[in-house]
Amino acid sequence: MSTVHIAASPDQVAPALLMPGDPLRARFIADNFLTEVSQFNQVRNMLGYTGNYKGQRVSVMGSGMGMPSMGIYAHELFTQFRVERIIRVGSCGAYTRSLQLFDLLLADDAWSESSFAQAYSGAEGPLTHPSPTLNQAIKNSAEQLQRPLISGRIHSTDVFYRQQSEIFRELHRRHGCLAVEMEAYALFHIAAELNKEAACLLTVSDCLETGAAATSQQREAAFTGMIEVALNAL
Ligand SMILES: O=P(O)(O)O[C@H]1O[C@H](CO)[C@@H](O)[C@H]1O
Ligand SMILES: O=c1cc[nH]c(=O)[nH]1
Repeated sequence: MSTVHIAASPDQVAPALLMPGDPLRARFIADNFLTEVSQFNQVRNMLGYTGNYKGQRVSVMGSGMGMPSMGIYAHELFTQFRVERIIRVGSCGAYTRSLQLFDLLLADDAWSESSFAQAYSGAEGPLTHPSPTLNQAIKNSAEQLQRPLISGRIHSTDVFYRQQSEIFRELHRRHGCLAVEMEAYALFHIAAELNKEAACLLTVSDCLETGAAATSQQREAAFTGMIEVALNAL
């Protein structure tokens, strides 16, 4: 049955789903990687598609930016649409010079100052964790496709623009965060609470130490390495 945010029936959505923040990246994935594609959502332009990848039925849908938006879609997909596995395919800002533009980073866990987990289910603590099974599948996929993959802790933040622009160095030093994005902490928590699986694979789009940055067009359509690794893992 449709929800107020997703106008589809459960059988239009596959149990395995890729989730970029950007709905236009979702459309790019559907247009360029899937066959026999049908669109299942356009509410609020949060585009969602189902198609085939190498004979496997898979869906792709945008999450929007930030944990409140991710929280709505992940919760509805897991509870109303029988989705079992979500791999977030996002962009991130590197906190360390050891990560370069377009490097692939797999989240081992997500550290956050967010109150999302507390508000969602009363959980305390700054860390949430992905599915170990899904993370292993992503590592195997990257190895099979010969794509270098770094794994480590990420920072999931509620705040893209900060007055204290240098604080990332402290977050790296004190908490071991390699890069920042804005949704994984909530996704991991929701999946764990609902006995579902989630992972987060990222492409470096910004290097905070050097100021290097991908263009908005590259963020929409140049993350093909990450997309292949994630689709192959599902
Ligand atoms: O590129 P996406 O997947 O949207 O991810 C990152 O980019 C957005 C900020 O520009 C936030 O959503 C952040 O998590
Ligand atoms: O959240 C994000 C995503 C990409 N780049 C950043 O600097 N922050």
